[in-house]
Amino acid sequence: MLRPKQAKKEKIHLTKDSYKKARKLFHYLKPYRFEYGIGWIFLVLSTSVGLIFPILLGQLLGLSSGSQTSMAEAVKAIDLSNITTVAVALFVLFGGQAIFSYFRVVLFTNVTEKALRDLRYDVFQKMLHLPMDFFNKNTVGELTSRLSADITQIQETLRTTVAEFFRQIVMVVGGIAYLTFVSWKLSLIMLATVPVIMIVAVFFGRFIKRLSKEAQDQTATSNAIAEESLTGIGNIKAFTNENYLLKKFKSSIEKIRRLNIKSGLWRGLFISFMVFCMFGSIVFIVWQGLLMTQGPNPELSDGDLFSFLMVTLLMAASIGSLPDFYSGIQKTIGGTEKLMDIINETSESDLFKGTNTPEIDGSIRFEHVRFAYPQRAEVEVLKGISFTLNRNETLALVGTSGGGKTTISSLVLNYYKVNQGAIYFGDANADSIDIKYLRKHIAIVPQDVLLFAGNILENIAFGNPEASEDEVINAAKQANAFEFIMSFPDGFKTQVGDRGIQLSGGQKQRIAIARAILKNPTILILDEATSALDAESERVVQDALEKLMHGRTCIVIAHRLSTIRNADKILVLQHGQIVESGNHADLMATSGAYSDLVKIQVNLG
Ligand SMILES: Nc1ncnc2c1ncn2[C@@H]1O[C@H](COP(=O)(O)OP(=O)(O)OP(=O)(O)O)[C@@H](O)[C@H]1O
Repeated sequence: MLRPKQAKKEKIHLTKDSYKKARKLFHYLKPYRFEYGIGWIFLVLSTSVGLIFPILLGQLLGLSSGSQTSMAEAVKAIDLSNITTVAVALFVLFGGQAIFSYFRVVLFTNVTEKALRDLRYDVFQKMLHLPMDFFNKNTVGELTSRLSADITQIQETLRTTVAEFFRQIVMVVGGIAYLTFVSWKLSLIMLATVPVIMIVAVFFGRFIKRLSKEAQDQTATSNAIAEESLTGIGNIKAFTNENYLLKKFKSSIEKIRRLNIKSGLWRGLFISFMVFCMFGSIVFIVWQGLLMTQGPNPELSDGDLFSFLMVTLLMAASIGSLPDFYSGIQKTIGGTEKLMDIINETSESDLFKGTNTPEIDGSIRFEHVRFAYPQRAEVEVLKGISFTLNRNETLALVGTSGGGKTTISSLVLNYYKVNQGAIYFGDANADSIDIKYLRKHIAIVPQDVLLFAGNILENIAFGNPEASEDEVINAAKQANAFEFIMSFPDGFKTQVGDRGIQLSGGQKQRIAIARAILKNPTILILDEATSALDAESERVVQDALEKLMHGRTCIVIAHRLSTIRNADKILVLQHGQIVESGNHADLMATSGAYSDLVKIQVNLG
């Protein structure tokens, strides 16, 4: 039974190396350091104002000429001229705060976005230039998550978390310094209670969050049971499995109940704890503070007590927010490390060092090629493959599934290095040729044609982005694609792919053929589609292919043997070895593996 897809929890393990790699993030900030520096000045200014504000507000509330014991008395006794002065000072401060915050946010955002644009570009550029093997080891999902989730995490940190973290630290440190200055005695009382309670509250909160997460996961499991059951209701009825699934569902919802009740109990405890300890500690401080304001020689003025309480409250909030900011920064370090790992990977050009640009006339020679995919080095996939293909000849690769046909075409494209033996294009060893130059001479018509989001014109022009519109239209005509394209209301401007119309298998293949025609390659690799087209589509696709193949060296990975009767050479591959070779007539005459395959297909057909 399928389990609900749960987000893969990535545990962050930070090492010394992680921090070292994360420091490279500064490299991306460096070009914008001036702007960033000014942003920091505004941050320091707005943070200082943030600290002065509760002090002044406390003074405003506590302005008095005597030692009042109640707020009402204090308010009555407030010296109006002083109130105005302090209030004006507060307004000026707020004005300053508003301006500083505005510039800080704008500057930080500007710098972050510029740095992230550079980082995104570098990562994507690197990804595009990594060897094929990298993509065997890393899934597309993981890689796109690097570009999305990790970058978003860094964005959040650079734009907000760093500033907030700094502000809260200053609030805590500055607050403690101020409080000690006002009254060290009251500070000691405060420090013994508030921070401890805040930290306990944070961890308590996390524990409760974890409990609710477990309940959520369990809910997802039970939903999956219900969903699967309803989707496959026919099967369930046929197997009379209603009770079996009901039992499963019951045990799952029972678990949800238990987990939610457990989390409810802890939540109740948490709330009682917060009410009692938080408010209790505030009452305790107020009580102790008020005692200090009593008597003929009070240790503390009312204004100072108010300021003290204000700063304490803000500081408590700051302490409470620190762990989250800290874990945000840790996640960012982890994310940056992963991005830097990609940037530090070896590029294809570092792996394939060839720089020669010899004439590629279409002749290809494999000499005793042995090959194993790098991540499964112990399994040899090609075991000594040799063949010669002359210019403009067609080679068909046939054989059992997993025999090595696709692997041979990948080696022609120089996706991987061979382990032993060599591949020659003309007289040049593939290793010595510049891979980009080589690939410019090769086109592939794959089994699964990839259409990019965009219109048909752009999709065909993918074969040669520099081609003119007329050339694209011409290619479409040669690929027998013109008519069906023009039957769409928007013609060549019709949007295709995920966000556009869906093309049929045969139409997609003709787009791929048009692409290849536009590229005008010397060598063509044709990976025949396994799924059969209807007779009419088959005919137009085949006709387009024949036009495309004419006058080029072709390697056809053949699934339907009827299409390769005219090939100059046929290699029959089994378990990475050539078991037969020759043309159709030769191979049929020998009554070997090839003729067996043909017979099977004829019978199946
Ligand atoms: N990226 C890869 N990493 C590791 N092993 C691979 C990889 N691609 C293919 N193989 C293995 O190499 C062997 C040959 O595969 P290949 O795709 O070349 O066969 P094929 O003849 O094209 O098969 P099919 O007709 O099913 O497409 C298989 O055993 C396969 O499991």
